[in-house]
Amino acid sequence: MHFADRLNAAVKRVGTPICVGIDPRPEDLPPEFLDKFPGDRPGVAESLRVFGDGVVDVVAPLVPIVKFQAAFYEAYGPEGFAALHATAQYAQGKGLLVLIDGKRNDIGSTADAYARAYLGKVPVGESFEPSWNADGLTVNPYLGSDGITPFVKVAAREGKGLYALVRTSNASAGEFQDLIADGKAIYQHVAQRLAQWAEPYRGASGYSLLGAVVGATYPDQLAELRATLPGIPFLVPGYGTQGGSSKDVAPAFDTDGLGAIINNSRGLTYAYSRPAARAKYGAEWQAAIEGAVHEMIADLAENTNAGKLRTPTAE
Ligand SMILES: O=C(O)c1cc(=O)[nH]c(=O)n1[C@@H]1O[C@H](COP(=O)(O)O)[C@@H](O)[C@H]1O
Repeated sequence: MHFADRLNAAVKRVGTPICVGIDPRPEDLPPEFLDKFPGDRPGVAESLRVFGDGVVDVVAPLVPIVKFQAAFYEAYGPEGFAALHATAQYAQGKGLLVLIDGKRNDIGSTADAYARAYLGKVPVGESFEPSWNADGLTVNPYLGSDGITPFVKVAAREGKGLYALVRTSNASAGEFQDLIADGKAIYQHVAQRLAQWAEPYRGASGYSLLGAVVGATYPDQLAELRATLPGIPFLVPGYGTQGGSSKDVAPAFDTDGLGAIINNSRGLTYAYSRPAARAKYGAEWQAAIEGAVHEMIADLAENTNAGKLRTPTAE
């Protein structure tokens, strides 16, 4: 089934477009969490796996999709990568769509290898087997068409999705992305090209398998890009810790509350570190995460078209 159709169905089923970002940092794990694991690199990697699984347990009934930031797992070497794979599979087993945030790209043949690694199948003896088997991957389009086409081809074949960086959420985003060339900002050129790449790959919902990453921290550009990119699903990071609000992300949605998923990583998974949550939930870190997800659901429902998503039925 087409990625955008699977995503839209999942968003409607749970009634919210939240993407929970799982970006585990050992220093931010709940108090005494790390003490239960051996004090070496494999031990820390195992703590990331157990923490990630614990987050998944809480959020699986509430949200459609999770995004794993590969960097925090890669930091712990082969064991860290194995932890990422294990938690990603665990999440899929719980019915969540899994996005790997790796921002991959390279020359065509290498891009094809990345695409097969994360979204497709790799040759094993006489046959082909899935490797990472993620549902979606973030990619960097700034190498041009031949760096993106291999990802799109593999994603189309496998029913997977892609989100390409268009307007990022970070402070220096404008350093290159806002430079004017041929009368337009670079990010606008990227958006225009992305629309061409995406056009042949629309699902029944009208949305393409190729989406755009647009930061919540630049609401004017977000609104502009929504208007110029109909049918392109957005991944919107920057809500919460980076300062983006529900009002800032409101322009990302279509009139049905579809067309965008709003990522929140630290604001949800480290909710227990906030004094108010500590006072309310004590050492119950999973309850604090659950409370934060419910707050975000309510905030988006009140201030954006996500409020129009149907109320989820009791499972
Ligand atoms: O591709 C991304 O997800 C991404 C793009 C971008 O422009 N800004 C951005 O913050 N991200 C990622 O989104 C997550 C944001 O995390 P929080 O700021 O903790 O919610 C991190 O995993 C970032 O790497």
